[in-house]
Amino acid sequence: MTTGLIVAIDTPELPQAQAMIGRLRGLGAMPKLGLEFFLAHGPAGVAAAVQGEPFFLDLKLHDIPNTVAGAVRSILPLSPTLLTVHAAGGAALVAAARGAIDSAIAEGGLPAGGHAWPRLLAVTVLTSLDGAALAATGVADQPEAQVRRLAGLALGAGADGLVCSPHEVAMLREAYGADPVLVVPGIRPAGAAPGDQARVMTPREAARAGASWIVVGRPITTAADPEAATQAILDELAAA
Ligand SMILES: O=C(O)c1cc(=O)[nH]c(=O)n1[C@@H]1O[C@H](COP(=O)(O)O)[C@@H](O)[C@H]1O
Repeated sequence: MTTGLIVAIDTPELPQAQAMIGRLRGLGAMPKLGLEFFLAHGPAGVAAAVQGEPFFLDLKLHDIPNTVAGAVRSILPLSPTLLTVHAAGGAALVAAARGAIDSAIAEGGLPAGGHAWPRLLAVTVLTSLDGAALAATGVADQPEAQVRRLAGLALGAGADGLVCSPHEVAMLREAYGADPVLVVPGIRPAGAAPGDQARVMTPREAARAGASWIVVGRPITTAADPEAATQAILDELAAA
């Protein structure tokens, strides 16, 4: 399995996002836009930033099923390649998101621009949480056990894949095989500062564990030379 690179473009600035996306695409990395950018610029800003090319829209929807279904319907015209909901919101939330995508497929054929329909990802346990932080939310299990539980729930409700830390990838591949799309943040090249990430590994380790995609933000976007940092990670993935 080859592991792809997603770069988290976490900025509220449109020109900065456009410039960074332009610089990284040529190297073969897929951009991710999240709440910081979306809340500043909305759908029109997303469309302006991605210019019709594949991208990951990471809004981590977490609400009652009816509201999540409506939010997914509002997102679909942007044709993201990947989108996220929180598995912790329950099976009905994930099923509502699945239903919104499936209804759109049934009603309308493929979206404009030759894009595939988005793959629905369920976020399991945020990579910023360690066992103690998870326990403080009332979940006594260690992150791995909670990821396993939420993975079963989300895949059973129709998710195409999961967002998890690199520490759970091998366990999920063993449990669910090659099919689920496993998108893995919490990635730090050797020697890079973890920042607010708690469950981290290197690109090579995540690729060897079986990640479909790794997500890297600050180690690339704050590097003196983002292209060189991107290329170094792509080389590490290719050699993994
Ligand atoms: O869904 C995500 O992408 C995500 C889930 C998660 O558990 N942890 C996590 O860090 N992310 C995202 O991955 C990116 C990681 O950025 P860096 O920590 O700068 O590499 C951020 O955009 C986060 O929003």
